[in-house]
Amino acid sequence: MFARHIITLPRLSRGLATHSGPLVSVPASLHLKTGQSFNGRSFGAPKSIYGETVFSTSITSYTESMTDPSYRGQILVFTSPLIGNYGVPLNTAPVDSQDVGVLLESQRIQCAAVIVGDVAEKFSHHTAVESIASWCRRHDVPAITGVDTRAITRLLRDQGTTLGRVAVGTDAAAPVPAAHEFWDPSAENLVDQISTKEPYELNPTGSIKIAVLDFGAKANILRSLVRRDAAVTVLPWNYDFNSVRDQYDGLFLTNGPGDPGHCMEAALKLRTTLAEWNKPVFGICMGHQIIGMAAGLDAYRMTFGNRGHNQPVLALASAGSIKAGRVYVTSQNHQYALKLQDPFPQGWEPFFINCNDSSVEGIKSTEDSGKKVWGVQFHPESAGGPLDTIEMFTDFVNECRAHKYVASTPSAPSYVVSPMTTPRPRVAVAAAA
Ligand SMILES: NC(=O)CC[C@H](N)C(=O)O
Repeated sequence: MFARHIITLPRLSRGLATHSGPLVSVPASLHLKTGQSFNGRSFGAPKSIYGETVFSTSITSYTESMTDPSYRGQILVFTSPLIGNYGVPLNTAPVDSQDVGVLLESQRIQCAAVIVGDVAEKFSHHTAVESIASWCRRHDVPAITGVDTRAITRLLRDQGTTLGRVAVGTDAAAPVPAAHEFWDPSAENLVDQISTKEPYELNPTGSIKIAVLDFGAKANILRSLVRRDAAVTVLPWNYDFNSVRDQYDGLFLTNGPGDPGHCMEAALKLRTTLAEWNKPVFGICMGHQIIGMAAGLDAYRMTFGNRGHNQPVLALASAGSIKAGRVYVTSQNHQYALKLQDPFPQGWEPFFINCNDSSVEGIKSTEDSGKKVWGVQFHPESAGGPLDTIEMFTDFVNECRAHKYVASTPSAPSYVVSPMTTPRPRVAVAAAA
């Protein structure tokens, strides 16, 4: 059923003016490699695709989720029964030195397809310019409505993330593909496909210099750094950071799609960085997995991963704004996780643990290691989701500031020490600001 019961307020609804008209009824099916099929109606691009079928329990921010590059190659099933009721905004932001040029998480829809129980044909929001249906069609992304997403989710929860095919139009009536025909996105290095090919800078006049290794960065990660007055240089995922590291006050590793095993090259380079460079390093999701692999931990594929905006994590250690013993509600989108091992590699400790499934949600360098390195499996930048851990960006930027190299004193390297931060013994402190 379409959401005809949605009440819109025409005076407030700029979006209705550009509403793309009622959906025509084109059949569409989701076929799983494990043999099950779900028949509904198409509301997106009239084409069929293969992908990896995953579910997200988020109840809002479908626009941010669908533009998250970590969903590349995935057929995204929303468990929330009604999707699309606030439409889609214009995905542009003023391009200036303070922002990253998009309103959403990247320039386009990144997931391979979306599956919803009930698409909202009418939408209403003061920023909306089009419906989710017209957005999907413009981006050539197929989409299905009118299927039992609860049944799909229960299957995926039991059998795990499953390869699938979205078959649209005449393809929906065609025989289900043979098992060997299902394409497995995790067999490919998706990071290499999405990462920037050339380095670029944001906010070049910022007061500290942070290098970002781009595994498929969500825009809000870059925004969260720029808005804390960092000059950000975004580098390809496998860039030789060690050859330029002296120019930076900190290193950040972003989220990204697919199996972290394809990025071992980055983990090995990072191992050298961590051994020879004492500045702050922070990683989110794929970035956290790369830090873990550099530290000597293994990453494994979870049954159905964690995707949603209400994942509780328990802090096991205190650092900056994070207090040991507290539970934080977090935004997540991942299929892989670091293996909990006992003992942890020397110089490392678990930082967070997931309260639902006990998976590793964060690691950090130990206090006595002399390092400032953190990785978190969840998304502190939370676009969308709760902002419980957003101050981790402030913590990171403050640490970078504390390690900032002052170039005006070439003979004796000196570091500006933030009053918020206790200088550590291994850092030569020439001047305190
Ligand atoms: N959001 C992410 O960075 C996800 C990391 C990795 N692709 C995973 O699925 O676990």
